[in-house]
Amino acid sequence: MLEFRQVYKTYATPQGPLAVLEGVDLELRGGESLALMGESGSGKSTLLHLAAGLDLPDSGEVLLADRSISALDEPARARLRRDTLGLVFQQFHLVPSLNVLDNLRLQARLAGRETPEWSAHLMQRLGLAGLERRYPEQLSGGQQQRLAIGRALAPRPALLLADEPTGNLDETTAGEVLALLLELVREAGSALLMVTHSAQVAAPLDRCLRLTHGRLGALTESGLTQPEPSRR
Ligand SMILES: Nc1ncnc2c1ncn2[C@@H]1O[C@H](COP(=O)(O)OP(=O)(O)OP(=O)(O)O)[C@@H](O)[C@H]1O
Repeated sequence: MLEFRQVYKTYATPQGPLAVLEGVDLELRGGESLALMGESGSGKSTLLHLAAGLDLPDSGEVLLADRSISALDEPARARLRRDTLGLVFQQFHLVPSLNVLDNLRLQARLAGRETPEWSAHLMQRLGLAGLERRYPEQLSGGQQQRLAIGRALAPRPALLLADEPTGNLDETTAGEVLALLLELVREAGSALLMVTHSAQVAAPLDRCLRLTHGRLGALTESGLTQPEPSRR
């Protein structure tokens, strides 16, 4: 579903080159869920951007749905994103001029994969039924994030990428939204790669990896990381 093979990424900064990813290997299979943890600035968002084909590695390979993103031009990467991915960020990025229902349907329509029954089910499960004609600004933060999750899952993407999806919400709301997200990801049959700072948020996912010094390692009970054992 998603594979990183010896991925390196360095940014040019006024202070000189900043090596962020230094040989990242990762394999995420269909339907699997993975939490990505790491200190602030360790490169989690960079990794997620590469996974989405929003940026390209300096060397190494990122394969999304068995296709190397570096081998595609930007329009082809955009099509691959549309056909494969759902994205949920800390900021909700809803379309202010579209009502709730049209926001929810947006991705699925663009991907040509709208299923009215699944959309209605999502509206119901996300507690948005009855709010179809409201606009995003007329929703609470928790409702807006639930809508953003519904929009990402409406096309039943093969992979959902989520960057701190509950980071903007209070603790109770965050817990509820996370539980819903995990249930609906399972129902949609999507794989999940989720960046989080919280071990509690990471706990229910299948695996948790930590990004340290540009490399990915498995989390041990001592909180230290060790290289992930080969899965082949
Ligand atoms: N476009 C860019 N140009 C230069 N430096 C960048 C760029 N994007 C990110 N960085 C730097 O790369 C490092 C990794 O950033 P990244 O956003 O991936 O970290 P993160 O682990 O997601 O951090 P956080 O948890 O704070 O969101 C940081 O030091 C950041 O300042």
